[in-house]
Amino acid sequence: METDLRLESSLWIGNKRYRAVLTGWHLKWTEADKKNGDKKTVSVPVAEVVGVENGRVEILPQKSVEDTDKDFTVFYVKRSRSRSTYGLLWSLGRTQFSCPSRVLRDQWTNHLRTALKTHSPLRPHRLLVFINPFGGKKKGREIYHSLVAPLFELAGISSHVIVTERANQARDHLLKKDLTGFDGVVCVGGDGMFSEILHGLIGRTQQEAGLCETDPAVTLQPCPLHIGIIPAGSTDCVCYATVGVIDPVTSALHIIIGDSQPLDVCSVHHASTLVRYSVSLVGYGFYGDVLAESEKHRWMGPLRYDYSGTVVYLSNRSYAGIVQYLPADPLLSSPRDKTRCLSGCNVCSRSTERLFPHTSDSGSLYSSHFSQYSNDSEGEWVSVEGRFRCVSLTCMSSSCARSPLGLSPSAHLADGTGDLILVWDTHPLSFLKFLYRHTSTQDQFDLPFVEVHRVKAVRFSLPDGREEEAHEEIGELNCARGGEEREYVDTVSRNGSQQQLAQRVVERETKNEHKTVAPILCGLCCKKTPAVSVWNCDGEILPFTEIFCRIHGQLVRLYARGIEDGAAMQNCSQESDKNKSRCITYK
Ligand SMILES: Nc1ncnc2c1ncn2[C@@H]1O[C@H](COP(=O)(O)OP(=O)(O)OP(=O)(O)O)[C@@H](O)[C@H]1O
Ligand SMILES: CCCCCCCCCCCCC/C=C/[C@@H](O)[C@H](CO)NC(=O)CCCCC
Ligand SMILES: [Ca+2]
Repeated sequence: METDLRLESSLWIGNKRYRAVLTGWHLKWTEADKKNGDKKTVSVPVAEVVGVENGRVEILPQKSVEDTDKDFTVFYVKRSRSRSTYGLLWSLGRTQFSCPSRVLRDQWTNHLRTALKTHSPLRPHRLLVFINPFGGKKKGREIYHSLVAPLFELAGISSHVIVTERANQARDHLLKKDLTGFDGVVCVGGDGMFSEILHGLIGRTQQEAGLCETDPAVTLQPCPLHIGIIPAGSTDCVCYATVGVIDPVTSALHIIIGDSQPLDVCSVHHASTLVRYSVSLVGYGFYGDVLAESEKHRWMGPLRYDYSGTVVYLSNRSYAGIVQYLPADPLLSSPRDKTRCLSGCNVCSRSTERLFPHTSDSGSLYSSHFSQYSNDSEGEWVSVEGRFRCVSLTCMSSSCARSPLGLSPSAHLADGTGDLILVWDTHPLSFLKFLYRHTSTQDQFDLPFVEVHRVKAVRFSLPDGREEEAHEEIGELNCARGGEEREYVDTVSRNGSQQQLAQRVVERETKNEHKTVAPILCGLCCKKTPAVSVWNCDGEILPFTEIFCRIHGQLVRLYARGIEDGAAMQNCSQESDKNKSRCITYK
């Protein structure tokens, strides 16, 4: 294969002559008429070639084609460091080559196109794209049409675009409509939009596999379609934590070259029902209160979180609760080990082998049936009780612009575990110190009132009598809450008789939970400290206080590769040819 694709010849770029070589893995060109010491080689991995066009072609800012018969243009991924974040920004590199003859030009373009097909098996051909026109700064449509669509077209990707007209349209489409022929689903929006895609795809996959999502003990089937995220929301935490930068072009290029990043997913249950899935934050106390407060100020756009954060901080709350957790194997990794989950992470790779022992590569992952839970011996549950400022569970670092290292800087994207962060009640200034450390590189866990545990499952319950107390408050406050509960009922009532039973349970429970959710929403304005907070689940308020969470290792795959370490990329010259495909040219 490698030898069949090899091609070597002299080519011109402008008026300079280059020696160009295409091996199986790389396209390289070196200035020919320079002394050996001055010769610079540009090396582009075939896996990072975006497209090859005949003639002299430009794409951005506008497409222009000069159809000459001895020229061809190669488009590829070019890297640069981001000034404000840890990841690398990708942009579209372009080089126009001239050949001595048309025959040689055709040979180059044919060889390059064949190499692309051979070395990039996961490149999408057809994508389903959902655009939320109201996410973040309401620029979703513009971002897609001006920055992303021209790149997809260049890469030969055909896309079916749906601009949503209501919340949950994307989720419902994925649950019910024909998805034949699509390689992946792209969302243009924020974390809320991603969450819709997540729920739609996980739900659809379990429906087709005949699995019951409501049972926390069931081993769920991983989703066969990849998810691409074009960031256009307020927090864009999932994009930030999996790519390292918030940049639509970088994300579009990851989609085009078919990068594949597995992601852990946490299922949240109440009684015998599935409530929601989460990849980022399941948070009670401070983060729940901030979300509840921020919903009142949606008109402020992304700033609503800063405003609400201040209001909630000043309200100085803590909440009683019982937290039970199932620790993960401490020999595999620790949330305090000061490592970071970066592109090609060893901890995550070893987890793939542990979670899917019968598959040798990710391509055949979905055809196997496996049981990740039964491989693990369950271990001993630990229980703690007291008053907490916040209780947070995150499957990944949850880094974002507000917190560049995230809620748990050493958490892994795909290790089958989550990090449970317990912040015990403390002095307001100490809590401020904890929050402030999220914005710097200072260790937020190195404080006496903070604990962090790497876990496989968590249960949260209220101390005896606390729920009744909360119910009484509702009578006094007489606050009403809108009819959002139906949403959750819809989520769990999709198929089968078992789920209809679940629906009845949810309907009954939501009537009661009404009483526990409402006080916190109203408490902020009535200035009465409520007995309970609400759960923030990836930016959605949950209608239950007592929940059970379980982490499902690598349940979905994103078109991403984890955060690239800028410093390490510069030391790639010593790498073997195969590994070099992961580290390349940037100027
Ligand atoms: N056409 C629509 N009209 C109203 N709401 C929509 C529409 N399409 C999607 N939504 C909902 O809007 C919510 C917020 O969208 P999105 O996540 O894109 O932006 P955001 O909230 O600004 O960003 P982030 O979630 O990153 O904070 C999502 O929960 C989604 O369900
Ligand atoms: C004195 C300085 C204090 C600064 C405090 C900074 C603390 C920042 C921690 C950042 C945590 C982000 C967690 C991610 C949550 C997302 O899944 C979710 C959906 O987008 N966002 C929110 O709920 C939005 C809620 C964001 C809460 C801040
Ligand atoms: Ca994880």
